[in-house]
Amino acid sequence: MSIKDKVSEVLEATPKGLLINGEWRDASDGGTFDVENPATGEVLATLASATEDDSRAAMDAAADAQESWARTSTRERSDILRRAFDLVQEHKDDLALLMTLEMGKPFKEAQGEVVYGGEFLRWFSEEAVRHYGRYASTPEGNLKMIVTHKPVGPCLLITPWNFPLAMATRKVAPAVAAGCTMILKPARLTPLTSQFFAKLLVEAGLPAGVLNVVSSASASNVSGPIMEDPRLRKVSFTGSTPVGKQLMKTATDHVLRTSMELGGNGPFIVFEDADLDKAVDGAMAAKMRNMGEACTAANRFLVHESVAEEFSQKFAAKLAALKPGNGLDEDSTVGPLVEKKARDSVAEFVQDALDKGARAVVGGKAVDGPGYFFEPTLLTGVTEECRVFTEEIFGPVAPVITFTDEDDAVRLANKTEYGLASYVFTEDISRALRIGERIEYGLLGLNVGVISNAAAPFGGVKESGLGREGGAEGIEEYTTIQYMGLPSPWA
Ligand SMILES: O=CCCC(=O)O
Repeated sequence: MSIKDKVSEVLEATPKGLLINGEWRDASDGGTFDVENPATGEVLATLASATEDDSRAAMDAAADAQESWARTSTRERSDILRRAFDLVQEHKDDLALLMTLEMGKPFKEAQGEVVYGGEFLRWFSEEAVRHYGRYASTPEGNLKMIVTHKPVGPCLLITPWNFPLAMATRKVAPAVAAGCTMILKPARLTPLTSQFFAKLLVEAGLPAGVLNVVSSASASNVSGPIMEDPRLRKVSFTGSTPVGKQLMKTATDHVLRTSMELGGNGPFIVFEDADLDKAVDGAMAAKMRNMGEACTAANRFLVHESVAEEFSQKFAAKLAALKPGNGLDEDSTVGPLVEKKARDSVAEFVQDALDKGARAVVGGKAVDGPGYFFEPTLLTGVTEECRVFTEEIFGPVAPVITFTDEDDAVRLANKTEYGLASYVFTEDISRALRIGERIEYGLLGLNVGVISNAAAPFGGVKESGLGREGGAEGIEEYTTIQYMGLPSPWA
């Protein structure tokens, strides 16, 4: 049976309502919105669209469930996460299919996201039971100190469209492990994966009210009333820097904890001593993963002037061999961009660079026909004045800029307000470590193009955000610390 034969069955099995206090229901005003396939423009499903009243109801459910959920044992939460991990494996192809349908990535790549995203469930099922406090004496010996970690409280989790499963599991799993209740707002363009994932969490035994899902055509219908509610204790957002800044301003009014995974402008630095074949493989992964629609994507290829020509030729040949097409077709290696606006924006970036003297060695334009496809593109002759140097492209476009020496490479890499992912290719370990110390990025791939992993702390510096997701650090974001002091029994 081909995966295409499963489309209607999986869409049928995906809940279309709002999950509030353990029940799937319609929006209070009966409103709906359509989810489209970016490869074909077809409507995939029609979902309930949460209103402000629905959002308040979700907030009530999360607030009411918080105290009893916080009292559950960590083993119980760990077991729920582990069952959810197993269910995600069982439904691997269903989740991958939904992602391919709603955001376009090739099916094989979507299966890879299920593996990556599922690991957050397994990782935090393991972290849940090993999150210790401490019992110690004050230096004077008069008091004993008990330091405990408590759940921060109800959280609003706002996820993006580019990794519909992994960005949800990366937030939901640590929140469950820590004992927080949640309101999940999936991206308007890609709610189906989250709706299906929520169904699996309910099946795994998550009690009513712990996870509430409010898909909506209107982001403000959800964030407005919830962010104003004094019972909310935290907001975690993955998305653009301007939206993140806006949420942070609102969060200030209630002194909310925030985790912000925002934009990037990743440099991919290739030194003259790099293994160029390895660097090209790394470049393909860092640029073309998710069609370039990743905050970790390499945005600027900074290449030493002595190897720029050879690197560009090899990289261009690999890009030219890719095949854009519907992600459900087995031979497609690049999916469409998520919507027309996204494709138009990529086209504008390329035009701006061409107008400023760059050359498209391969690609350079939208693909004719249905769907929002853009040709994998390599630009040379790019300068610091081009928008592709200063802004996040979020598409399959690789601008190459040359540098003269190590200082120049560091200067170019740091010349941005962002600081999320970066990549360095060199065979000189001392140089790699020197660059690591000098560049202002939260993530650095040394001779590798993808480093995201559930066990690693993911996050940026500067305007790329605050906080870390994943790793041992990920659970801390959902806890607060309480210190209890008591007289020492020896005093
Ligand atoms: O786009 C943001 C997330 C990318 C990743 O987790 O590797």
